[in-house]
Amino acid sequence: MTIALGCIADDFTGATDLASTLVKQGMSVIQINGIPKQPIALNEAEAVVIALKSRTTPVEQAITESLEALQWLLNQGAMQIFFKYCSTFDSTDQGNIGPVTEALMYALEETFTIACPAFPTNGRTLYQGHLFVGNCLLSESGMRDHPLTPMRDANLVSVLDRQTKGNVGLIPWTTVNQGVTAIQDAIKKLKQDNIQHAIVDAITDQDLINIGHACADLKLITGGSGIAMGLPDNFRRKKSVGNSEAHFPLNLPGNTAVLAGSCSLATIEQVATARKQWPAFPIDAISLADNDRLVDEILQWSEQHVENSPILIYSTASATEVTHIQSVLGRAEAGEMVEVAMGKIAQGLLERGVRKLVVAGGETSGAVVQALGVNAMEIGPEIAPGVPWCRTLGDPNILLALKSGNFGDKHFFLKAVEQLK
Ligand SMILES: Nc1ncnc2c1ncn2[C@@H]1O[C@H](COP(=O)(O)OP(=O)(O)O)[C@@H](O)[C@H]1O
Ligand SMILES: O=C(O)[C@@H](O)C(=O)COP(=O)(O)O
Repeated sequence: MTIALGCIADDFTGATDLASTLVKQGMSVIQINGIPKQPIALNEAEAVVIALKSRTTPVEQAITESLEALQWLLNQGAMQIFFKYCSTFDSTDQGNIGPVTEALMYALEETFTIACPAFPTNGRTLYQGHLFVGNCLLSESGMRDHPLTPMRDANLVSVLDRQTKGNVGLIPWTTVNQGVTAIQDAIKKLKQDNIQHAIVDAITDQDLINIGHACADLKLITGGSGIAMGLPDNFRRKKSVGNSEAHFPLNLPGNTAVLAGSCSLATIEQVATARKQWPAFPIDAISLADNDRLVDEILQWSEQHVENSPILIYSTASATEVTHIQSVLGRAEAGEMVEVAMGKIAQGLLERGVRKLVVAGGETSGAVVQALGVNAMEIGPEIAPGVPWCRTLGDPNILLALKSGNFGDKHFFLKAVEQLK
């Protein structure tokens, strides 16, 4: 059995977001964390999403890992490749979206691809190449203060142009709105004009479905999870996928914990809501640097509470606090230190009987999933758009919800735990 769609996600929350979108459209999907070192039972999966932690790694490393993932997916028979990045186009001027896209195109001998991060259900829309988050431009949204990838330019044609060797064009909404054939004609025209990358406007789910249908014959598609909505139909037309429904019970015995390492606005609100309900431990990043016993102290604290209630452990802090912490510790160093601590805390929590874990933040989720050695997962019911419960395949046997920093309303953590009842 070969797979139809092969996906490479540049972070772990993004991977579950994409996998959940494909599952909702009737594809059977397995998420694999990292490039598999041993054979993995794909259980008739029609799509595989390989989760990498390549959004903020050095460009060369992101390219190498993405190409390894590509080769693995092609070896499984993937007919089309999807490169998933953030719906807020999280990247720096050096990359990694542009360089990884170009490396994948080169390896696939493809001369053209699209870039469309739009995700209207979560408020990300694209018009005239400009990305909006809710009612503001990306550059005026909370993303301008992201700890690792501050986004200060909403014009994605310019952003991608700074990251690529090839030429970047636009398929404007006036074209997208005319439907599949108009989008296909625009792609033909851009190719004739020696354009290699097209930012594609999208405002509604119907736009995304039409774009997905128009791209059935591209070897590589890049974007957010929204653009994947139209892809399962393409394969269904070719009779290479069926109609699956993903369901598994959320009744695993064991304790429940939430780890928040995201400093995004949605997570800040979610932490503020949950800490009123549950025992909560705030991690002070500067103390973490000074006190090598802090992780043990947090785990001792968890032992006093975790049998009786869900617990919350968070490093979430405001933009002002993060700026101060980074001025003391360094941007990358602070991020890395908190991620390593979150990984160790997750390991300690599992040793203390936690079997249901919510993690907030893409980099944080990557650090936690890698520390726990979770190789693969299947996708279950959605808690909020883009955030499903997942069940691990193999050891450790746990339920995981990996929440993108900016997804979910302020009750998200409470809702996630409520679903377990
Ligand atoms: N208090 C803090 N100060 C500085 N950096 C932090 C703090 N808390 C978390 N971080 C780091 O910020 C980054 C947040 O990224 P991520 O987990 O991807 O969240 P998001 O999904 O919101 O982007 C991580 O590298 C994390 O370790
Ligand atoms: O597309 C999205 O917004 C998410 O799927 C995603 O990639 C989340 O990344 P983080 O905000 O870093 O969790």
